[in-house]
Amino acid sequence: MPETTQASASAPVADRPASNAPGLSAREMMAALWQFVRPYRTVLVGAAVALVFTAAITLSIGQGVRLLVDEGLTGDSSRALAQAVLVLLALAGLMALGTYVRFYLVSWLGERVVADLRKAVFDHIVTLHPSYFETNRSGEIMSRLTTDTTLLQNIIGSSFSMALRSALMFVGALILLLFTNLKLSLIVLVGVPLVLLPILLYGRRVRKLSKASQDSIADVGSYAGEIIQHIKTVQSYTRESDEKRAFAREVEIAFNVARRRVRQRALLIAVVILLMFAAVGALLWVGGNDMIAGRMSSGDLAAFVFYAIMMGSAVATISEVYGELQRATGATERLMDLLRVESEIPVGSGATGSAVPASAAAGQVAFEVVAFSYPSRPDHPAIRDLDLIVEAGRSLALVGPSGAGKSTLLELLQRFYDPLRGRITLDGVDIRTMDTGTLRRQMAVVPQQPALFTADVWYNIRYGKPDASDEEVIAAARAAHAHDFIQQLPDGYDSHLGEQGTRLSGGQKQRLAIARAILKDPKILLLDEATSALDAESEYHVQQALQTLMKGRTTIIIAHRLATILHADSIAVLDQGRLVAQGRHAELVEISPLYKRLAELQFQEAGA
Ligand SMILES: Nc1ncnc2c1ncn2[C@@H]1O[C@H](COP(=O)(O)OP(=O)(O)OP(=O)(O)O)[C@@H](O)[C@H]1O
Repeated sequence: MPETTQASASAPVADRPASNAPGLSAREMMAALWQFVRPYRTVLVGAAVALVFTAAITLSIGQGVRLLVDEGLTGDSSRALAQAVLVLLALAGLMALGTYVRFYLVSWLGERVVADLRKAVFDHIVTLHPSYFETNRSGEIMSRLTTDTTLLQNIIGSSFSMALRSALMFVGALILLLFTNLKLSLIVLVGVPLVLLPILLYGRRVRKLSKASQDSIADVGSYAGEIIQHIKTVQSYTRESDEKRAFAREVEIAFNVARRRVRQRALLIAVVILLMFAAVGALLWVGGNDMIAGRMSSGDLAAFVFYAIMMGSAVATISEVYGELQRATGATERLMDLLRVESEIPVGSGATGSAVPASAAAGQVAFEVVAFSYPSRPDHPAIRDLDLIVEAGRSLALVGPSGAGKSTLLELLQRFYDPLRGRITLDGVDIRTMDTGTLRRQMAVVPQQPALFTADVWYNIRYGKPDASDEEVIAAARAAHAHDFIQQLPDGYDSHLGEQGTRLSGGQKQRLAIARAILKDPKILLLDEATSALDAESEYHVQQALQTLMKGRTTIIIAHRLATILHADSIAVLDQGRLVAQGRHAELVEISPLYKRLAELQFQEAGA
């Protein structure tokens, strides 16, 4: 009985019923998986042929054993013995060949199907609307990609063929048994369920425990993951020993569950062995007496025992696989659920009534009576009936207290979400009628905390334009005032930035993000200024880089600095999702008390 060791993929999720109790029937699961197996039908047929072939050979080995015993061992010609041995060897050779083909094809199929499934799931995930990831933990999604698919790999790539082979063997062995000796067959037919009973009863308990054990191992993993991710916080609050203790608790829980499982399993194995041999003993007793009485040849008896053991193990395998199948239906269901989620905002190249040619956009952006709440907080309006126009090539600074909806406007403009009411237009065209690819290609974003990938500088700058030449990348880096510091990195542009660019300072990260945006050369620029003050020199460089970047583009900036605000063509003051005032700095100080207060508080430092 093979023990499955995959960590279970059942991390509980708060807002979604964990689907461990399979809602899919085995047949539905097969139907769902079939679409992934179908392209490899020929492999499947090849594997099936090899499977039937090896099963037949295995069954005929019983006859080989009979020949060997009757002709070779108890007969007295050594020629007959040699012949019998040769027949047995030939059968073994054929079986080895068949097993090679079957094992290779079936395992190949399992790996292939899972590879395709992983790709399909990933391809689907990257097109999903961002709010999906707010309600579904990334850890859960990852575990579907890895552990759930591995479970299926086991089913397709081994268990299923094992079950099929066992079923064939069972039927074959039973037929041969009945032909060999009816009386003994009856003993077997009574004995098999007897051996099976504890396997079925106990097996269920063992399986439950092994699932619990895998869950607790998954907990251990995610616990360690979180601590490692926040290692600096752990160390700066000197919580190492608390964390060690807490982790030890998790590990011990996992160990205890595992110990209970192992004990049950050990007991199960012992009982099964005992029953198996008791049954074989009974067979030998009854059959042996028949043999002594001359009613049966010794070869027949040997073959009989061979088939009986084969039948027993076939049944055991099937029951084991049955349990695995149940777990796999859960995994399949979770994966199919994930594949069925439809993106609320379709990303595609098939433009639907896209009216704006990618290159010709002038870049006028308008929000027309836009209202919006985040799907995870439907009762809390993030934007309320907001009207706002940014003329092509002009810049607009957004200011307002925290939570006013500034970032939300940028998200809406990029169509990560759709407004509940009103519309957003680009050059007069509702962005909902545009292909999201076309829309987003017009824009570049420089976020407060730029997203950098675990790769070198080339890769990170080129992210906005993958086909850019080295010269273009360097020119963009120069324009972003990043070239000098990049050259001082250990390997210049080839330097790796570490996970999320941890090897760079905040200002450096921003300048890389600016270089990326410059390289993309968009019509519309979306900036989220860093709130944390950069040192004077960094600040100077970033501002210079931004001036270069903003030239001739429609720019919307979430502004935290007076300098930026003074340079902007217009300033929009937001409060609780509403536009409360718009104008230039001097006017706003006069007409908007909120702006005046913000200017005094927020921009004081920068102004000073
Ligand atoms: N992903 C989200 N899910 C649910 N609510 C959100 C989400 N993001 C923001 N909000 C809420 O929407 C409102 C507007 O948030 P937004 O981030 O746009 O404000 P902001 O003006 O950019 O603030 P800050 O200056 O602090 O970044 C806030 O009340 C916030 O709590």
